[in-house]
Amino acid sequence: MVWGLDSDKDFSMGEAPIGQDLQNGNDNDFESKSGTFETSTIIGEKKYVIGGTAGETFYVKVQILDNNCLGEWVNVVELGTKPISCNGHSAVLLKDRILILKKNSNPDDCIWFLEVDTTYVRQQQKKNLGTEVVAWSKGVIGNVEKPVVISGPSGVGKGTLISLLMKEFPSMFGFSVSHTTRAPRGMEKDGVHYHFTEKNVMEKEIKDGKFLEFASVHGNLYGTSVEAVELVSDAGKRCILDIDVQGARSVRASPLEAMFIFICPPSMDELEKRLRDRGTETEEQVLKRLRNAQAEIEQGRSSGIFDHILFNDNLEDCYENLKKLLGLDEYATTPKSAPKEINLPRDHSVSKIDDKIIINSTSSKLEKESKNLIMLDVSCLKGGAPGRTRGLNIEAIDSFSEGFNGNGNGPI
Ligand SMILES: Nc1nc2c(ncn2[C@@H]2O[C@H](COP(=O)(O)OP(=O)(O)O)[C@@H](O)[C@H]2O)c(=O)[nH]1
Ligand SMILES: Nc1ncnc2c1ncn2[C@@H]1O[C@H](COP(=O)(O)OP(=O)(O)O)[C@@H](O)[C@H]1O
Repeated sequence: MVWGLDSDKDFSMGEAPIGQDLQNGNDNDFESKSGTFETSTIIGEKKYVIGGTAGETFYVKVQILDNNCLGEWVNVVELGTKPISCNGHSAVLLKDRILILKKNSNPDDCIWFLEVDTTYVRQQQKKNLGTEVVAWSKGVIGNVEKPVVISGPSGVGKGTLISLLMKEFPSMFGFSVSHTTRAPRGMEKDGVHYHFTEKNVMEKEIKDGKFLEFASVHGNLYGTSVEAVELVSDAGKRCILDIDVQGARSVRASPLEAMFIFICPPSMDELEKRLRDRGTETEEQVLKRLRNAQAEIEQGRSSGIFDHILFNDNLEDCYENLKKLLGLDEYATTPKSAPKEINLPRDHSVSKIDDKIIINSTSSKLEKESKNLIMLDVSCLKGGAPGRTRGLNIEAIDSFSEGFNGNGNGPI
């Protein structure tokens, strides 16, 4: 059933039956509160008020009124990367998040999710007792291939294999540039091999929630920022992460779906030979890495974190096996479907039918005369805060042939 817009009704005390709340799309075309551009969405005993203006400035702020606390405004911790201000938005309640469609904004910046009850929010809520945690995630049309996490003991050949992959398939793969507090080696370039970072800077950014994972490895801090992965995916490339077993465990527990591959050496003697022949570590660092290697190999083979184990004995054989895992053998055909170029109308009203959001232009006469509505399908969402939310599908639908009338109400 398609529900019309009724944000002018006040469910401030949660009077409406939950079923009706779940179907309502709010729209701030009706100035829902004291002449400001805000939307309010009721979920159970809480009212989520989003947006607002200060003078001529529009901003995206989240306030939560909790009827369990005698109708008090509660402290809110907003995680993830929040949208920059916008002059108006629509809000649609989904199962565990609120879809925010910004108005009058660029096509690649208008779909956002405010997560209120996802696994990630619940995990973070445990660390922020006494406050209400929400998390922002930018919506991205279409899908990207799962990132690939490659782990293995120092000296096993991770970097060598990844370099071969990036050299043979430069348009298909992108490398997630980690942050580290260790010093650059030899020819390593800042921003290419690593973001070489001061410890206090990295610790602050970790506290600010900018990292997907981080770990202390061989006495230095290493970490993968959310943006390091998402920038590669935004470029339409498959992201490769070279991280240790601790990091792989964290990514496995995060919303980011990935393929996990562990690289094993043929023997500890061969591993030591490679590490020494590489000549990049001091004797003390070599011994520390070799001491850690045994435990890493044990973890790699028995922790259940990794989908695949590859033995890097003969480099060419191992590389061929890696390509087979990635579907790159000579028979592979990987059709690339470019995401559809359909822009949301600059001003719109919304309604919801199950997992389909119907977006109807309410702006210029020209757009109004367009007989197309936009349908945003949110039934196959992937990822989420602290990174992007992908898997959205968008279609232009002929409103007349679909039996929709002009104000967003459709077939009952
Ligand atoms: N958890 C985590 N580990 C990382 C990251 N970047 C690199 N590492 C791991 O840190 C370890 C040391 O990396 P590095 O100093 O480049 O030495 P290498 O393994 O001998 O090339 C390796 O096991 C890497 O996989 C990261 O962002 N997060
Ligand atoms: N299959 C292999 N056989 C022999 N040497 C190898 C093999 N794979 C990698 N190497 C060499 O071993 C050293 C360590 O490889 P590297 O890619 O730096 O390992 P990691 O990135 O896992 O620390 C490099 O000098 C590399 O040329």
